[in-house]
Amino acid sequence: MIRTENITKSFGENEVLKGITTEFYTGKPNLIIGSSGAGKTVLLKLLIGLFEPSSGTVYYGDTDLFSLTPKELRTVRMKVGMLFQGNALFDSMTVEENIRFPMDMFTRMTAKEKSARVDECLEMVNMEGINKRYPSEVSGGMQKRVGIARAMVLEPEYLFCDEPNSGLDPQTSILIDELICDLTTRNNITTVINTHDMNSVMGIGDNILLLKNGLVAWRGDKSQVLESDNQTLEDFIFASPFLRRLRTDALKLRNG
Ligand SMILES: Nc1ncnc2c1ncn2[C@@H]1O[C@H](COP(=O)(O)OP(=O)(O)OP(=O)(O)O)[C@@H](O)[C@H]1O
Repeated sequence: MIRTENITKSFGENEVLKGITTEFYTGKPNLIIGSSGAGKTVLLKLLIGLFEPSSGTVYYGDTDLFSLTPKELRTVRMKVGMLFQGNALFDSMTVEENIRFPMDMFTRMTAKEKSARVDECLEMVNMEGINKRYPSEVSGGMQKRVGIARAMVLEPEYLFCDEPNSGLDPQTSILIDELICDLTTRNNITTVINTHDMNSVMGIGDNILLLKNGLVAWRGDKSQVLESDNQTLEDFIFASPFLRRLRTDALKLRNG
């Protein structure tokens, strides 16, 4: 589990996070949602330790992330997988070289062991056999899968995904969500996903944190979204008249 304790973060006069206390559960996808500028990316960067909080802290289990020595921090980082927005694959490297990269950086595995692990990870994301292709030679959805394979290569205990569905069509987005969810459950990973995608909220939202103006506006799971009377949640999720109508119809159906 990852826990934040009263985190604040300011850039100059701009207080972006104003006291976030929350938990991200192990073995579940945890979603951070909120409108543009709410502070989602800043919170994600704090969770990874890329930013330091102005006050408060982040715990990985019982470990205070911001009291670690650089060496201890490196050990924690080795347990972290990251799926960046837009994949961040290296265009000049093949799929295989991209997936191998974290092993080259952080391990002393032999070439044979690395090759075997690359194959395992490609199989994990149903992309066997594309080892020698370049990112530009595969579709956006396939690139996303390669990004996930790379994030999984060091068997992370924590997985952070920044907008994993950006640029994907709705069907591919759902497949990517299902894949992330499946890997999270099967490997008992603490997964934190930053998203705008309503399909993700309703599909894999086991623990949803809604941010507004640097504060937690609502927290719950997908089964509580429809019935919630939280105005910020309603405005965010059911933003269009069409979605509001769908919600009314769904509630009528549910309540007979
Ligand atoms: N490095 C930085 N220096 C100064 N201000 C920053 C920095 N990073 C983020 N901010 C500010 O923090 C606020 C929140 O930004 P953040 O990127 O977390 O929003 P977000 O919720 O992720 O939005 P989006 O959904 O559009 O990505 C913005 O006002 C932004 O200008």
